[in-house]
Amino acid sequence: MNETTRTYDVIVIGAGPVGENVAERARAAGLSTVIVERELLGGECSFRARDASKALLRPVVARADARRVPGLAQAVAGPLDAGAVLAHRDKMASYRKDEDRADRLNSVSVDLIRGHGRLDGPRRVRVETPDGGTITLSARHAVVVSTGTHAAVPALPGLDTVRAWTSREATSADKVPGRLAVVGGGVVAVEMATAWQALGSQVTMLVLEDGLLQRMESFAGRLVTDGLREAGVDVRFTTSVARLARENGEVRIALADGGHLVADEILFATGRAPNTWDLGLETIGLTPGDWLKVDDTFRVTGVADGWFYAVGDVNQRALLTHQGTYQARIAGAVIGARAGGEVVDDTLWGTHVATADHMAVPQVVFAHPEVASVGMTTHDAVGFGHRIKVVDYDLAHVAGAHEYAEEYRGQARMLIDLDRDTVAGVTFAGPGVTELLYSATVAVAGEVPIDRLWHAVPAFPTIGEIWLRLLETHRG
Ligand SMILES: Cc1cc2nc3c(=O)[nH]c(=O)nc-3n(C[C@H](O)[C@H](O)[C@H](O)COP(=O)(O)OP(=O)(O)OC[C@H]3O[C@@H](n4cnc5c(N)ncnc54)[C@H](O)[C@@H]3O)c2cc1C
Ligand SMILES: NC(=O)c1ccc[n+]([C@@H]2O[C@H](COP(=O)([O-])OP(=O)(O)OC[C@H]3O[C@@H](n4cnc5c(N)ncnc54)[C@H](O)[C@@H]3O)[C@@H](O)[C@H]2O)c1
Repeated sequence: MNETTRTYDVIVIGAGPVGENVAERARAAGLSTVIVERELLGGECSFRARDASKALLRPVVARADARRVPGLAQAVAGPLDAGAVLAHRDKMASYRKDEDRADRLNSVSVDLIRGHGRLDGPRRVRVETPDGGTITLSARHAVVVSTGTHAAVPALPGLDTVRAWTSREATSADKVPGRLAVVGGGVVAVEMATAWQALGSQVTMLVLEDGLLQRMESFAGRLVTDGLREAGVDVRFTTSVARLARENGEVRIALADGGHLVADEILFATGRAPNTWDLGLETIGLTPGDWLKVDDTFRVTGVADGWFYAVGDVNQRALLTHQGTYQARIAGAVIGARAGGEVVDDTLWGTHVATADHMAVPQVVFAHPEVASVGMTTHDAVGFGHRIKVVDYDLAHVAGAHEYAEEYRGQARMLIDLDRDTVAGVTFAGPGVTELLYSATVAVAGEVPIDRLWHAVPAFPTIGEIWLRLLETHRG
């Protein structure tokens, strides 16, 4: 067994989109940087999560939209070409290849070590390489963990017999199951139910709660439920799985209420757990398996001397690629500033703090209808005790929506912070709303005064005219 030791300014463990970004930013700040990856550069996101799922969903959503356009509907009345969609998915998810990403890291002089990284006391990381070797790394300034998450599946009797799908199989399967049971009512469950039903499966959703997308405004879940049911999905609420078994190739699902369901595959979309079990956290006084809690500059709390950072999904702030890469930009800059002895700007919305994580996290659910939200929901506002005014508007009454599709259904909600006279949160649910989200994000993150928003004129006839309608409703 060969063993070598190398010293860098910054060591990054995990080369998903977030790790890649933080490594590039640290390098751009003039720090020698190495990144450690045990699977593929690009992480879960690029191969088995965002890119693959969005490639499956794009044809589904486009067809559903087209079916509401007179003159076009007839042309898209038939089924999707599932084989072509899966092939498109493979192409978009650059299936199981990451050479381009390795070249990119090389081009910006970030060193790459392939293997499993583990902490080995403060500022040290040991990497087990695929050839059985060990490389010991030592960091002058920072170790950054960006190891992401894996699917959390409940330990149910019989689980080990059924070869259950998680998000990985749901985004990479190359055959369409005849019957697919989906457990969960969050974003993964909704998006994958949308995709596989359209690809030809009969999907049944088994949802613990009494609605979908419980972290969003409740109208979003209701509209998405209607959309799924119209597409043929059997959506069942307040239902849970008690036992599982695979018999004669079929998955037999015993429900807690005594009912039964038979499916060809079962997908657990029941949340995520951090990739921290086998990370050597115990060597620095932390608990393996825990989420890594951080301050607003991404230093992990409870670790002395401020050398240990966590960015992306693993810190549980917002399990979204764009928010993780935002964190990475900030973490790279703050590590650079600290290493260079510069002043750290950690005031609200300062260069070195991720204020948007608290106030303006944008998220899109790619279903039919789509949901796009940023900032607070009504539920958050009540919880935080803010003085908020809720302004609702029926998107179907907006001229642009009327043009977009026949029998358009959708809703928008704007929350106004009455103390500051700014927008605290926005949710849109309806076909074609995703591209409105950046305008809402600018309004929330920019804390644009309502009086000034009044001068931001939406083009006619676009769905963006919803802004004017919301403001008019607010002003009475
Ligand atoms: C089905 C699905 C769809 C999604 N769709 C969207 C979407 O549309 N939009 C969106 O914004 N977000 C989406 N997400 C969330 C998004 O995928 C994550 O937010 C994103 O992947 C987080 O990036 P990350 O770099 O933190 O972690 P990851 O992408 O999980 O990358 C972590 C990397 O670390 C590596 N690693 C772990 N442990 C070690 C170790 N000890 N040593 C070396 N390497 C290690 C892993 O191999 C992996 O490559 C989706 C998630 C799922 C599951
Ligand atoms: N379009 C996007 O931006 C997108 C798409 C997919 C995933 N994501 C990210 O991935 C993260 C994970 O998504 P997710 O849908 O897996 O998690 P989630 O936390 O959003 O939803 C989990 C669902 O599983 C249910 N559940 C949990 N334990 C259960 C159990 N034992 N039995 C039955 N049901 C159970 C919950 O009640 C909930 O309905 C999200 O936080 C999201 O940020 C984003």
